[in-house]
Amino acid sequence: MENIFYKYQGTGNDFVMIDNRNGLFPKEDTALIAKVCHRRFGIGADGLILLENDSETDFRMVYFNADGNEGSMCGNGGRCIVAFAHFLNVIGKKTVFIAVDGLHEATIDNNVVSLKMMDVNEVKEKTNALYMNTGSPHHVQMVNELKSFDVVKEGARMRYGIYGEKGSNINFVEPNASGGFDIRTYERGVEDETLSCGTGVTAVAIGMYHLGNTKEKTIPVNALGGNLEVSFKENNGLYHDIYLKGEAKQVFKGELTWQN
Ligand SMILES: N[C@@H](CCC[C@H](N)C(=O)O)C(=O)O
Repeated sequence: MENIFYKYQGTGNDFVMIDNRNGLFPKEDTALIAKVCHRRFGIGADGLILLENDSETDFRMVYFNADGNEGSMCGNGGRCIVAFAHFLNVIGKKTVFIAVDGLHEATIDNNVVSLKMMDVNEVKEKTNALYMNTGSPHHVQMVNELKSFDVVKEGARMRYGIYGEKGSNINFVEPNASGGFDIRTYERGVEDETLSCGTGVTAVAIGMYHLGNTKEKTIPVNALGGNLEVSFKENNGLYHDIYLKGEAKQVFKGELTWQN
């Protein structure tokens, strides 16, 4: 069958997922991808992800933000595509795949995906904030009263204001009563707050350790759409063996009925 799509969500970060092993999806059609992701004129999603063949790994992940442009690494999308590859029988319970930021190892067990993220070699200290690349660029800033914080207004202002045209994803974080951290993220390319951002959650866990706000190297981070866990090792400010773990679920299947 042609034009079949699946919808996945990982802690509320939602993606249209397409098996593009036949290479037929028109991935240069930015307007089509944006329309597919549009929440009123399309299916509605934070991004669209293609699963493609790769000669050296189990598959290739190609990720587009909701604006139709190819994005940098998506941690929740990475977890969701592992669940999708498992569903398609492309992989068993373990995989190595390639994404825009390089190789990723992952395991899946009962919808829970643990995804190895790229190493973080530098955490930049800014005024009242940190900045790092966890596969995607992330600004991490602590705030009081995160629940009522205006993430969309402040995130949009800082995304361009501090980081220029290319911008950055903007994360706001507050310690919670369970010893972990609560996070809310303004996502570049979605240009809105999303319910969860995996590379952002990873940046927050590393950032809180870097600042000495926790001594733990396995850190629960709660997003609006669900809870994730980040674990890592650290040597002299270099972070490696970083894993992002949490649920990733298929929520429905459908057929694209328009071309553009
Ligand atoms: N939701 C993603 C982050 C996607 C990348 C980002 N929007 C960008 O291109 O900057 C995640 O789960 O990591």
